[in-house]
Amino acid sequence: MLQYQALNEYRALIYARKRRDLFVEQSQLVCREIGDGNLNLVFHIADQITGKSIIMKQALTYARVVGESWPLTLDRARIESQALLIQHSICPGFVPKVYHYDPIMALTIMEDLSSYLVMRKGLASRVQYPHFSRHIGRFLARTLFLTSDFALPSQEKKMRAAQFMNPEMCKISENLIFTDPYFDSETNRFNLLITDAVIKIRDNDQLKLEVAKLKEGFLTHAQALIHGDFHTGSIMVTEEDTKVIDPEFSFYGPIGFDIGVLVANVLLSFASHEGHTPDSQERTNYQAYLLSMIEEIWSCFEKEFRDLWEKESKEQMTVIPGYVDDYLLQVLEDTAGYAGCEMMRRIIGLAHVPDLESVEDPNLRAKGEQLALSIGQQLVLERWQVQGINDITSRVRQIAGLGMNQ
Ligand SMILES: Nc1ncnc2c1ncn2[C@@H]1O[C@H](COP(=O)(O)OP(=O)(O)O)[C@@H](O)[C@H]1O
Ligand SMILES: CSC[C@H]1O[C@H](OP(=O)(O)O)[C@H](O)[C@@H]1O
Repeated sequence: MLQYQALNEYRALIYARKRRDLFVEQSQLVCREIGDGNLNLVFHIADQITGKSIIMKQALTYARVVGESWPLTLDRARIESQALLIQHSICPGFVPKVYHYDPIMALTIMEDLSSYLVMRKGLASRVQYPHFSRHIGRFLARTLFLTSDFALPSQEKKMRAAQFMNPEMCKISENLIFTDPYFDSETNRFNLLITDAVIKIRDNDQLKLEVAKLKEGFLTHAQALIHGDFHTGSIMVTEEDTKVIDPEFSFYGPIGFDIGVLVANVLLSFASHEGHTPDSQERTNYQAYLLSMIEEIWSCFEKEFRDLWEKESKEQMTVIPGYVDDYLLQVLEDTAGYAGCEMMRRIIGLAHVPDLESVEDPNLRAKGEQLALSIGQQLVLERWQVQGINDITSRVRQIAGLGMNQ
């Protein structure tokens, strides 16, 4: 193709058929559009004869969730395919393999993970994933440490930061996560039953001051190549395996943002079970599991990060006693703060999460949403007091009214 053209199922199939490296001439291809995200088209294409299948993801010139009135850069497809390649080289097996990237069509052809489940859905069905925390802690530590100034020569890191300047996508996060929810913005929407809580948040100058500081960190703190949208819809899982998808928001940003967004989305699932799981024993058991998952993600991340710091650092100053402890404490504070911001924006901003949206009874949904807002505010306001991950999970237990042994 010489010119960008948005695909439909038929055109995607024709495009795939021409790729002789993927399919032979006799292939009998079938194509389905399976995208469920806010931004892009995702086609599943399979050869009915061999069973071979691929995913073709194409960026639209606008945000799918809003329509053509919200134009959006096609460069996000480049960012996504290049980030996937880097993540694959640093942490092989944790992202789908990239088979082909077409800059004109803004599309990436990648490994089909249809045998995996989007993590968010698994958590909604109260599935437990025995290896998930270890996998994702490792992925976070490796992708974040090995793209940072600790592992790359400073000039190379700056070149990478330039390669991953992602101003339009960052602007979306700046607005949707750190700004709009705190004003009467027309992009906001929320359950009318929580209006009082939303007004209190908008009137809380102390909270908004802390959000403003976190926003500044997001704007300026180019610590590592972060995924940039690391929620449970960007992770696909089986009981045995874990894959990370959709890094189109990648840029050089604060490490705690990725960890915080993940923690927030696990906590949004936690809150959603107020509506989804009426049996209180079943609910508290699963909520306890989710909190232990957060603790394990952090401890696996921390262990791996310390290990890389000791063995892979190229920065002379990392030998200074106490530096790594100080650094990780600051990442943990950021994690708490960014988790809080992500939780609040998913309740009162533009982009909600299916975890809570699928609670049909608005009163029950409001219960989960109020809980998420309370946790979110406390995480932002109290992040300075956090010394270890257990300080976060015990605070959540307290807010949710769970006993310490739950
Ligand atoms: N490599 C893949 N294999 C299988 N399904 C995928 C793959 N990538 C995406 N999907 C499916 O498409 C959906 C949307 O993909 P995603 O990358 O999150 O799109 P968006 O950028 O629009 O959010 C995912 O929730 C998942 O169901
Ligand atoms: C108009 S973009 C809203 C929202 O969508 C993105 O998520 P995803 O691509 O996973 O659907 C991102 O979280 C943005 O903030």
